[in-house]
Amino acid sequence: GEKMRQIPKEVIEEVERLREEIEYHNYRYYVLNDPVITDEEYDRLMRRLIELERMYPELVTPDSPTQRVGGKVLEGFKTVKHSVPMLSLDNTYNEEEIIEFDKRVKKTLQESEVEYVAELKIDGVSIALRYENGRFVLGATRGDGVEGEDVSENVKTIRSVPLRLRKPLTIEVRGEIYMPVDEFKRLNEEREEEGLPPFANPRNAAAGTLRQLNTALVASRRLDSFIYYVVHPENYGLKTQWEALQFLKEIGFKVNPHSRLCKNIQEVIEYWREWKERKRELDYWVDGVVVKVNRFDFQKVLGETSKAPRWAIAFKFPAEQART
Ligand SMILES: NC(=O)c1cnc(N)c2cc(Br)sc12
Repeated sequence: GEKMRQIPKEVIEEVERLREEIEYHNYRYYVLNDPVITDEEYDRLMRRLIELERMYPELVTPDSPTQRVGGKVLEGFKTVKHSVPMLSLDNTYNEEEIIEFDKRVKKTLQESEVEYVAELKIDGVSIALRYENGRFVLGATRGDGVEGEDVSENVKTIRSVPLRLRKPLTIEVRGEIYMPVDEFKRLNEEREEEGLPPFANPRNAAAGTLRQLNTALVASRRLDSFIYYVVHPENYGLKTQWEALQFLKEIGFKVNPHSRLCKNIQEVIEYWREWKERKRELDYWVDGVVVKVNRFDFQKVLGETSKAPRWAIAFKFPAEQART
């Protein structure tokens, strides 16, 4: 066989340094929305890495930032079993029902006051992301909750999804992949020009994109992410959902900035009223608020049914007339 070519040490070092640097600037730009270099400087770094990986293909790794531009056409998606089922949420539609939820929670816990975390319910596609020693290894759709589709190659093209965490953790997290409204509008204009039917809404556009077998096409569309859930949070010393959200941000995920820690259900209702009106300020669609008991020990006591947790519920916004 071909003799294993010796790769100069300085090349290996330059490739590793470029990767770290590029992923750091990705994090600054797409997660913190606070870049510290210009696009030209970023492109120069990326072009240099692409050039070195072309000269030394054996250096390419699945979590290299060059994998974000796609370029594979997949045969299909493998099925993957979720580590723990991805549950859905029961719904409530008005203040009376959310107060009933609070009463049930307090009764089961035998607690007079229960803290909640209120989080915007993103109208997108649920996703599970797995990392081994800090490196991205799997992106899976929810599917039927027990099994989903391995859409890793497509997820890699989503700039706000880190390919390497800021800590070398082996962890699974969950969240939502969504299409920003202005990207949704641009894409539908493009489809009209191509004589293709427009997507009905950003959720369908995100779902349709994530199911594409041509990864370059996925990379050409601006999908984004919000991560809001740590699988087995006790393994990372986390005691509450509020801590979990800070932890997710610290290790490199994009976390929705509008979540609120509520000391009781009244504050949840105030949050819901506020965002029922303010949601049009957002550049993504939301269809309600997810209300979660904050303490993980209380979540454990409350448990879950086969379909949904008893410690969380969706507090939906009133359905509007069909949105334009
Ligand atoms: N913040 C959250 O927990 C959240 C946000 N957006 C969503 N579409 C969902 C769905 C489930 Br299930 S949880 C959740």
